Amino acid sequence: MGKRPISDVVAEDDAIVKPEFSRKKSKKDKSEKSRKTATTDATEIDAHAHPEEANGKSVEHSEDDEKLSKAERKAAKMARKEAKEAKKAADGTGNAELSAAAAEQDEDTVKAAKKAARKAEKKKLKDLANGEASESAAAVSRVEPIATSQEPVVESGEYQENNELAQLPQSDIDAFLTKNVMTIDDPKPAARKLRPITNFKYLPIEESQRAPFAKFSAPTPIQAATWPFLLSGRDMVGVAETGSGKTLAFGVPCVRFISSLPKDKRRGIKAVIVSPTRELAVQIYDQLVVLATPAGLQVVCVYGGVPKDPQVAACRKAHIVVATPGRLNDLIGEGTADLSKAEYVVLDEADRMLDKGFEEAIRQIISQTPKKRQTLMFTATWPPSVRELASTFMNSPVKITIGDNVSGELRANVRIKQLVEVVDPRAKEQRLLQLLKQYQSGKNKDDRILVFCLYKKEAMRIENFIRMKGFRVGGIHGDLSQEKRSASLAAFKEGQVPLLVATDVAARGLDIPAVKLVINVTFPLTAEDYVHRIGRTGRAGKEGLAITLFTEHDKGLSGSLINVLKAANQPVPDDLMKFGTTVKKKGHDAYGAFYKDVDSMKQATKITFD
Ligand SMILES: Nc1ncnc2c1ncn2[C@@H]1O[C@H](COP(=O)(O)OP(=O)(O)OP(=O)(O)O)[C@@H](O)[C@H]1O
Repeated sequence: MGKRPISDVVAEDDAIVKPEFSRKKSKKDKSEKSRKTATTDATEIDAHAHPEEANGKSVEHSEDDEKLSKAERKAAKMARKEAKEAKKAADGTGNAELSAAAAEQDEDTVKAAKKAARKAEKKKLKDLANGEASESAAAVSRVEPIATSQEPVVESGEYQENNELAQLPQSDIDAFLTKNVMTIDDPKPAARKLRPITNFKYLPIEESQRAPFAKFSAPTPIQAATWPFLLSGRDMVGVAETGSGKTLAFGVPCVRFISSLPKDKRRGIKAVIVSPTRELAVQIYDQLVVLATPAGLQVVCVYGGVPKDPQVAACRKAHIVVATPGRLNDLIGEGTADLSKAEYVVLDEADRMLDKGFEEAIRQIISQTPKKRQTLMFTATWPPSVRELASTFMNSPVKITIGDNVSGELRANVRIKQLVEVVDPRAKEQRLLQLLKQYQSGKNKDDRILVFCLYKKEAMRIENFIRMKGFRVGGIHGDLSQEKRSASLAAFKEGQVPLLVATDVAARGLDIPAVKLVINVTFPLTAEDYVHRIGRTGRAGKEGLAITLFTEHDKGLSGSLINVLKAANQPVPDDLMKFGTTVKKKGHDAYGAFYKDVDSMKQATKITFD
């Protein structure tokens, strides 16, 4: 199998490794092969339906199984298998290379992972011995809308619920929950239900810190639902559509946590927020500064491609560090960033951060933080391949999902109109030109359009092509200096240059005002990346449009794309159906892969903003 050098592949920040792959422009078989490589071990074993076969051996049965129902036995089997695989991964039998690297660089983390896996296995076996269903079965029963009980709400941990919120009629709370389809999966439910913080005035913060919310009418659903739990100190997985305000969801409790500490305990880095790209780190930093400054807290942004010294100096005074993993580990290694007091840890775009390329760097960062910490993971996409790994970093996390998506299926923002055109690979540039002429002419000539390519060289070529045709265009990808990347993004954000050609370095998190249209010239490596790319439009309750040019080279991803389209009630072209509906799910190296067929029953749910 021919492999491309990493440098040819779309670079995420700080040169974190992406899976190597090859995809020759016109040879469809090679293209297919490369998709497989890129999606890391995408096997066609239905490991969910037949875990024993996927394992290559029978799963052992304990005597306790006799007491369980068939469904419970199945769940128990899955749980044991998961625990075994987690242990195997931590032991290094699942992935020697990963483990060797981990052992060399981060012995403590490996030990901690082993301990966590042993603990998880013991707990599951104990549950079984008690005649209870396994964790996976229990999870189903735990999933419930929040705060539907009639009981008055009380504080949990340090969080004291606002009196006015506590006095609201239950019917108001129920109406909010129903409208926004919130789901909570809490492995250790509080004695009383926590009500969502449906109004900024219910936030337990100083008046002087409320100014940042003046421009918003109400918290978004993910903010309302997560804040009570985060203010109570709970670990959290928060899943909500792109552009739904997740930054403030983790940012507000971050500032509240530090500012509520006694002054002598506030010194040093108390919180660390990790992001996959430099531009996203800067954007999170900007939002955190607005929240932290009125509280008298300092924030620093640490990312590669720019001089270290100012960052090192700022780290000495900072309470909150927003960082990309490479540069942060660099500073940790030199002893200039001390995370030993960082008790609030956030992985934004968490599934990406736990992906193969970043996993080791994240382990290193987390191993520097105290054991007693609050760990948060936020994302719009939460594939099964990262969930087990995520749990090794957290302590009984609450999982909050917004939208009718209890199992965490891949969902796009339903306010984005998605059009997919199946085209001949050689016709892509001409079609792109037609689209630009159509959507950026007359009174729309200044409309912002974001064009995504897969490769850095492709992005350069497309940018030049568009410029030659007379459009004002900029570019952003890993081969550009940080200065150029920042300048292109700023010009696009400010509207001086209405067209930006980007690789997936711009796919996640970037909040660019009023992007009218996203065009995918080449489909990304995963359907998750597709959901994030198109999520650059239709933000904060607005409508958006995404047009995707899909070719036979992308057919390995047709099933996943069809699922995303159907779940959002979007049209599925017949030409796309012809490529097949099988979904090859990406598997984590340590935790395997599986596939399932398209679910034609999926329904969309609209999340509304007040
Ligand atoms: N309560 C609110 N009401 C209205 N708009 C809000 C609210 N909170 C945040 N926003 C705005 O919504 C936009 C999107 O927020 P943010 O970037 O945090 O989304 P996100 O969920 O992190 O998106 P992504 O998944 O793409 O990273 C921002 O412009 C932000 O200012």
